[in-house]
Amino acid sequence: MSLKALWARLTVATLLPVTLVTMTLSPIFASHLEERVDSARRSVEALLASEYEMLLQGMNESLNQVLSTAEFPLLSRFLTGQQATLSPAQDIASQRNREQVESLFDTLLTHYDRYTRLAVIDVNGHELVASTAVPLLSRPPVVDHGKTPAFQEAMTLQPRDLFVSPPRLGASGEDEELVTAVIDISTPIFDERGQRIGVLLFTLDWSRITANLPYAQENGRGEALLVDSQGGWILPGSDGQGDRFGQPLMNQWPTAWEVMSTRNQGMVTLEENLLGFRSHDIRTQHYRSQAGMILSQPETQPWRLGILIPRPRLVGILKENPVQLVAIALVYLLSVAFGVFWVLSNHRLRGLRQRALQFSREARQYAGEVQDLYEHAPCGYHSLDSNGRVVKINRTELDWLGYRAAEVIGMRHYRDFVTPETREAFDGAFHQVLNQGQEGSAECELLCRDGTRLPVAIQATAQVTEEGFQYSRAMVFDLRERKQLEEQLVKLALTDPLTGLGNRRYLEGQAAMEIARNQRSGAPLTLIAIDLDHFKRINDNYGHDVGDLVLQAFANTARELLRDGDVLCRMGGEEFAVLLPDTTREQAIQVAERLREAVATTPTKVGHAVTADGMLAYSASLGVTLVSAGEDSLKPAIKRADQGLYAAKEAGRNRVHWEKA
Ligand SMILES: Nc1nc2c(ncn2[C@@H]2O[C@H](COP(=O)(O)OP(=O)(O)OP(=O)(O)O)[C@@H](O)[C@H]2O)c(=O)[nH]1
Repeated sequence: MSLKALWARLTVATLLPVTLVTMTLSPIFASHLEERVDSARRSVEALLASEYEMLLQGMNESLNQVLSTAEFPLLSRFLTGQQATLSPAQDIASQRNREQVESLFDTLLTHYDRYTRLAVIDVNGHELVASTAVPLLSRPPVVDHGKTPAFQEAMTLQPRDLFVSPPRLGASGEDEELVTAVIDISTPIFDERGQRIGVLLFTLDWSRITANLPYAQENGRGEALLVDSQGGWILPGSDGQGDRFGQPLMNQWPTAWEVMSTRNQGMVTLEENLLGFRSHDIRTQHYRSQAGMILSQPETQPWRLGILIPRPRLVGILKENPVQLVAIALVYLLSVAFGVFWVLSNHRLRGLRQRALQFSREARQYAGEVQDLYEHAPCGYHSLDSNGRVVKINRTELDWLGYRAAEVIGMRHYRDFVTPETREAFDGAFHQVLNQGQEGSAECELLCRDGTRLPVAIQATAQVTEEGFQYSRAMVFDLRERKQLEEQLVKLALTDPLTGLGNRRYLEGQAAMEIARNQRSGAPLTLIAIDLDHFKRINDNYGHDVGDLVLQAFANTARELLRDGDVLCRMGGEEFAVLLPDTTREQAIQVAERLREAVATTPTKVGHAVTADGMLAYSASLGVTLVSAGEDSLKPAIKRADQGLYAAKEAGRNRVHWEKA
């Protein structure tokens, strides 16, 4: 498998477990997330309810305080006193009333700690008494309320009716930059006869009422929203300052405002947050206050109160629980590790399998080659069981024998193919292999189907296991060529190359047999020694080649003259010998004489270049003797024949001499 394929598998082995684990875990995650979202919704609802309650309660308390203050007889007395032309005594009383009003206001400011300014205004809009919660404002107090909505609206109201202004930013300290959001609450003041005599104006520090709203958030992660009907922030910042005050909600939470502007209440899932909201109309939602009618500027109502908390997300949930996160990471890691391990081990297995396949292919090929070699080897192969029955035999040997495998394997004993003459050698070798587990070898002759005999050398070994002899395995070598070669060598070693006659060694071999036969039978055995006369002269006069021709001519002459069974051989040089079995002295002398005569009368054809008539006459001297019955070797006879020969030479050559034993 290529590296590219391995990488592809590794990628799948990584992605697949991750997908499977994700598919398994995602319903769990989803249900967990759903639970958290539900819980978050419930939190939003609860927070919204509590914040709404807080806002309502704070406002109602303030409204009630304004109403109850407006009904104080002191205020009525004070305002009435202000309208009349006063006597000095009345002036003192009026001054006392003013002081009491101021004292009342101070007490209210201190006790409730939620108002920045309390003022009493006469019907002309002139401010008669005013108290502030913080050190005196640097800006001069409004003394002419003739054109302010708080005054104008209050002047139109009936007893127990109220005007509530929208929250606005107002200076709250010496530093003009330090501002706070405030609400003006005003109500008309009537005297005992029901005459409208003035207006009571409470400037409510709005941040005191809303102070708890931003904190009523879940784990500090959420956020409270309070906007007017135009979507402008009317919630002061947590430090009481109006950092976002008046800014459009649209700027920060465009999607939130989109939903809030169209519905009175609801719960929506935004991209990042959960938003719960409801509207709050100060003009109508004051059911627990003592107020009658409440007026406000219509374009600012109703307010919308909202709670925004981050939408629960899976990552957040997991981060909350590191143990769970680690466990999930471990599951992913283990599944990927398993996948990778599986691919790698599979990859290794594949490699091993491919190598095994390759080995098995090579082994099959090798086995085929071995089988081919076995079948067509230049030698025969066979295996025999302990009974000598053929269990396996190769094609070469079958071809030699001329049989088919089916006719031999399991059907024939190998011994049957061995000729009776060589069966003993075969049996000996087989016995050695079978009983002693050794190597055994024998030279035998096999009897082939066509009747021919095949000389072979058999080398066998035993296949032995713990259970003993299994079978013998033998190699069979064809000895035909070797035998022929040996025969040729023997023949060459015993033959004279020039004349084709046997040589001295050949004579000795033949003589040994004849002597033995002679000794057994008692038949006479004679020997003739022959030496060509003056052969040196022939050589010297006509050359060596002519000498050779003469030697060959002699051999032919003698061969023709002698009978079968006579052993003619060249002893060396121009010396020859004839061994005559079953030949008496007389017969031998006769043969020698005939031979001498034949030589003398049969000149050798040497060609006209050598002699005038092309012929060359020559003669031979012969010594004849008897091989005595007591002689084991031919040597004494040869010696005697030679002596006879010398005698013939001495006597003048071309003659026969008998040498007695
Ligand atoms: N051409 C030829 N000459 C040979 C061969 N073998 C031996 N001779 C020669 O035969 C001759 C034998 O000579 P000698 O032993 O002196 O005898 P001879 O000349 O025959 O004389 P006598 O035997 O006394 O009659 C030598 O000259 C040898 O060289 C052979 O194979 N071919």
